[in-house]
Amino acid sequence: MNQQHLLGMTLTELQEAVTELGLPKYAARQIADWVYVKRVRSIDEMTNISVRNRDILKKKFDVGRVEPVDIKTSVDGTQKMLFPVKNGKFIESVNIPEDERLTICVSSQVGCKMNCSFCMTGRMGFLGSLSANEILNQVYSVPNAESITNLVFMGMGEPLNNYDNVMKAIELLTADYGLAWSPKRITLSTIGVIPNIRRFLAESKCHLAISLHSPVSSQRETLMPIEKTFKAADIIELLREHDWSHQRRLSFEYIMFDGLNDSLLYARELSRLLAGLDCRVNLIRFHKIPDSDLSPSTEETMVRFRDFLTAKGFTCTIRASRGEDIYAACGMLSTAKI
Ligand SMILES: C[S@@+](CC[C@H](N)C(=O)[O-])C[C@H]1O[C@@H](n2cnc3c(N)ncnc32)[C@H](O)[C@@H]1O
Ligand code: SF4
Repeated sequence: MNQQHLLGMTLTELQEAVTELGLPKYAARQIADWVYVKRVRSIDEMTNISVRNRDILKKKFDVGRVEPVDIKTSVDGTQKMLFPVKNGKFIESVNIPEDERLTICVSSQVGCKMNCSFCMTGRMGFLGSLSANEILNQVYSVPNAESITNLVFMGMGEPLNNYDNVMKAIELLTADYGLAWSPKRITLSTIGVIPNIRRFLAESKCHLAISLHSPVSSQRETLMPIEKTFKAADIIELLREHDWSHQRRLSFEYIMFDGLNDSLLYARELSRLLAGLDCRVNLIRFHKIPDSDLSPSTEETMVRFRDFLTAKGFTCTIRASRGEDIYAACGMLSTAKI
């Protein structure tokens, strides 16, 4: 029997479902409370719903929680989880503990069609988009799920190529009947799908990170084929039109490749491109992937690049690499066995 999953349904969808089953309308809020707030794994645990109504519910629905089938722990405490999803596929999520924070890095797709030359997930090709249930299950079923403080859409896939399901997951994380998180706990990272950036800015209040990686269009195109369709210059023009007050954060991700985009000429070009924008720049160490000519910049080069941008008035940080020993670092997720 193909049960539908309650985890991943909005309150409106739950209301429609209970009405269709002939249950009282208030049951929708009760179910949301059990699934999202009390975090139950089975309908039988919903004890304020009558046994008869639970049986009716069970004919069509289950909670839809799936446990990870593998968990790897890095020497630095980072954990990588392998989750089964539909059609026999797998995805990975990463838990990153840091001081008082526990950040979860979630996947939005199985593989990715964007084919960035430096990314392991891109190498897999596109194998499917995750449902809201599969996105949210990562948040609920990782170890220490109740201690998660922040969420980043920086796992496998391009979240703005799975817009509706990602936005539904965000609704459930932030709604009063869901986890009631502040949207400021969520950051979506994108390669820059312009029409959906526009929608995301209008329809959410979450932070936004743009994967830039080069200020020079011809070079960005060799690293990220998307530049042919959505140019960095056009993304930035769109971002300039947005009102970034209200503590919404805009950041740019910049992977530093040895001898490619890491000289001060690039730093100067980058500072010109972003001039006047209220944003942060995160410099990312390149995590080497197999069969790639690209190499990471030296620490010294990264520090020089950072100091140049800082002197130009940007908030610029070198992002610490986490979980590299278990292939859990940025861009290393591929579900390959290690
Ligand atoms: C895997 S992507 C997922 C989100 C979205 N698709 C994007 O590109 O922004 C998350 C971040 O990892 C970066 N990344 C990809 N491959 C990497 C690698 N080999 N080393 C370091 N960062 C990498 C991406 O550029 C991006 O900033
Ligand atoms: S970096 Fe992001 S957009 Fe590019 S292939 Fe990897 S997951 Fe896809």
